[in-house]
Amino acid sequence: MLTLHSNMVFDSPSSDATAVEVQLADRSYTIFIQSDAQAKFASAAKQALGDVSHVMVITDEAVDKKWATGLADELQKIGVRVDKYAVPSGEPSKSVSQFETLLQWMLASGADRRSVVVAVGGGVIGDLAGFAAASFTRGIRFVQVPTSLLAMVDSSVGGKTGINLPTAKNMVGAFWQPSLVWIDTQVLSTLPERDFISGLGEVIKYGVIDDADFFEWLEANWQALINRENEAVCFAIARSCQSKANVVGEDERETSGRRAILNYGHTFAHAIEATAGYGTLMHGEAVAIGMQMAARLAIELELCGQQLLDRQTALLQNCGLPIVFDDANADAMLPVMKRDKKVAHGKLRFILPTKIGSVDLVGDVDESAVVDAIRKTI
Ligand SMILES: NC(=O)c1ccc[n+]([C@@H]2O[C@H](COP(=O)([O-])OP(=O)(O)OC[C@H]3O[C@@H](n4cnc5c(N)ncnc54)[C@H](O)[C@@H]3O)[C@@H](O)[C@H]2O)c1
Ligand SMILES: O=C(O)C(=O)C[C@@H](O)[C@H](O)[C@H](O)COP(=O)(O)O
Ligand SMILES: [Zn+2]
Repeated sequence: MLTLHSNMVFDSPSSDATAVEVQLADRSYTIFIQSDAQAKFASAAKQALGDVSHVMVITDEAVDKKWATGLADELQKIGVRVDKYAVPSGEPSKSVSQFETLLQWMLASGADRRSVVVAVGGGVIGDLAGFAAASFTRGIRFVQVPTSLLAMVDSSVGGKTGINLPTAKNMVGAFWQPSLVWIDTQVLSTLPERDFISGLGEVIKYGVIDDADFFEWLEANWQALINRENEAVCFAIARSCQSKANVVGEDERETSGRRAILNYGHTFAHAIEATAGYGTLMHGEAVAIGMQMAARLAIELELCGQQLLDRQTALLQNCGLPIVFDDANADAMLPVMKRDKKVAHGKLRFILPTKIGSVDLVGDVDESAVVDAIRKTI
């Protein structure tokens, strides 16, 4: 039996859509979650955006053929000029050089301040295209159409956009909120298995950091999720988006520390991604391993007990996520971790669990405990 919490009953434009609001004063927007809704996209976008002169659909090469071309055709039907650009698929496209190429293309396509970027793809496209939208003429509107599970539950929501530097993940970017997030779970039908599982890494993260009931639900329903049963998938997306929307609504720019909870496992994960080479591990896989390292560090610091790690390990494993990384190299990771955006006054800070559903931002952590946590996760 799948039930939404009473605080998760949504207003939605049609009976089969779930809507989650991201409440940010004049930057507020709606996340629509539904299935098989491509034909409704263009009018929903028009309603959310109002006056639009021109749409730039930005996608990657794999998603282009499967879904972006159809969406671009839908947009054309409502009488706007539509251009489309596809970057190579995968994490290496979140680069300075791809960013520049994209901006040059936007200029050449005749974009102006009433142009709108529509990002159709996974987290790589949302981050890259969102940052291009934030930068072009100092900011044009954009819409997120996430097509990977990870992008649906996390990267399309909250306005973090950006690109990587060779040894520093997401080091350059902007907070730039979308005008609309349009989730259609039908597109998951073509998402490769490894990419789907990777998204579950971020889903499990919400259970550990914020939502013990959801964690329990995941413990009972992981099989339905990995079988991609639509009802379970929609529930997990809605619950994840609701958690993220709540946190972002409280601390849009990660200034109070509240938003930093979404970074659970990420200090380790980003260092793994950069040292292993971008694209070697999927982001959600790196997050799974990073959460294992963070839980071990929390145990070492006596913030939580072994049972938390055991439950997290079992759920990650059941979902098919990695729980160790044989090539983790603490000596290579530490200098990268010191460039983490949570570093304050030169000191590393970690999001560490105290119990399922609750985490703290912890500073002044002994480096040897960090190295131990990495070495125990090999
Ligand atoms: N901005 C944020 O808040 C935030 C949050 C989490 C992650 N991220 C970023 O997101 C990125 C990871 O996102 P991702 O896992 O979606 O990676 P991705 O964008 O590279 O997508 C994964 C793969 O799936 C393919 N794909 C996507 N949708 C598909 C579909 N429907 N059918 C077939 N193939 C499809 C892509 O072509 C790609 O090869 C990382 O760069 C990470 O840093 C950002
Ligand atoms: O939205 C956030 O805030 C997050 O931390 C979500 C993370 O899952 C995501 O990977 C984010 O891009 C990491 O942000 P960063 O500031 O550590 O680069
Ligand atoms: Zn992440």
